[in-house]
Amino acid sequence: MGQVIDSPAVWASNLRKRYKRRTAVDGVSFTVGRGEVLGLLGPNGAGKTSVIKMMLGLVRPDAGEVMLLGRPNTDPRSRQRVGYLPELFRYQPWLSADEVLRLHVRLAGVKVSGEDRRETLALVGLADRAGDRVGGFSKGMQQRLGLAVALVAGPDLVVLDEPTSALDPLGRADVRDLLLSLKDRGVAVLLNSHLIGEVERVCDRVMILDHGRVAASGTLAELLGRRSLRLHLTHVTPEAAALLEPCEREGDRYTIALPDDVPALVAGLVKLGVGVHAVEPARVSLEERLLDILREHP
Ligand SMILES: Nc1ncnc2c1ncn2[C@@H]1O[C@H](COP(=O)(O)OP(=O)(O)OP(=O)(O)O)[C@@H](O)[C@H]1O
Repeated sequence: MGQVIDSPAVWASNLRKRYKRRTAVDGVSFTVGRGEVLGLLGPNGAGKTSVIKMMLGLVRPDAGEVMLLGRPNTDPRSRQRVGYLPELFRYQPWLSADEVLRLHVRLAGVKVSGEDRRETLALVGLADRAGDRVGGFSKGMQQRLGLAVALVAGPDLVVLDEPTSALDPLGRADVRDLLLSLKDRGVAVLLNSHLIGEVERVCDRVMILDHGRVAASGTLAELLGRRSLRLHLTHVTPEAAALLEPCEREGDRYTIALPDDVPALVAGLVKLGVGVHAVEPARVSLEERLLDILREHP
């Protein structure tokens, strides 16, 4: 149907937005590959929701261009295969969950069978609430319904703005599994979440926004750097210390770059009479890295 399949799911170039004298977004460019999960992180007011809204054509940018699934986002067809869960969602309280889904697929102009709607509700844990009025739903159940709305038409790109803010820990774990299964099916996901652990677990790449600009972006490996090895050692002779160079030391705790052969290193230390009390692989967490990046960002 003329859609360019090998184009990225999202291509956004130099997006800018001012609200009166406040610059909300200041030259943000990014792509989301097909089947890729991109995490959007940043402090309150960094511009994340504004970027998402401009990307989806819900807010007009002052500058910049966006292609969604190979089409300019100004073309209404570009959004047909995009599912969106807004940050602030409110569904018609007088409708049942199934009616909300029916309404949304009708508005999107797509055909979805009753069976597919039931399956989508089951996917978000609302199988037995399909006929219940949304007005009586808890916040978390409304958020689950929002996810169902985003997923019901089998999109190629899913944009989730804080999808788990109202969910209990089990619900969050469900959403994580859901995101991983979308990824397996080649669906691209843009995930805006303050839950860094969640982003760290499911995202292939992360973009960190601060004051409307990209403070950092890259794969987790690029952002977090090399893994390291922490050792708790006593009786370290100068000869043994040479095996650990270069290292960072705090008392008996040594941190070195993760060697290719950890058992060989430990055997070497033991042979030299070193007391090896603990050996654990470590990596700076995304949370620590995020805080560092935000502190360093002008
Ligand atoms: N409709 C609007 N009118 C005026 N200012 C706005 C509007 N929408 C956003 N802003 C401003 O733009 C900036 C970015 O807001 P945005 O909602 O994009 O941030 P965010 O990163 O999504 O924040 P949060 O993590 O709190 O959701 C803020 O300073 C906000 O006050």
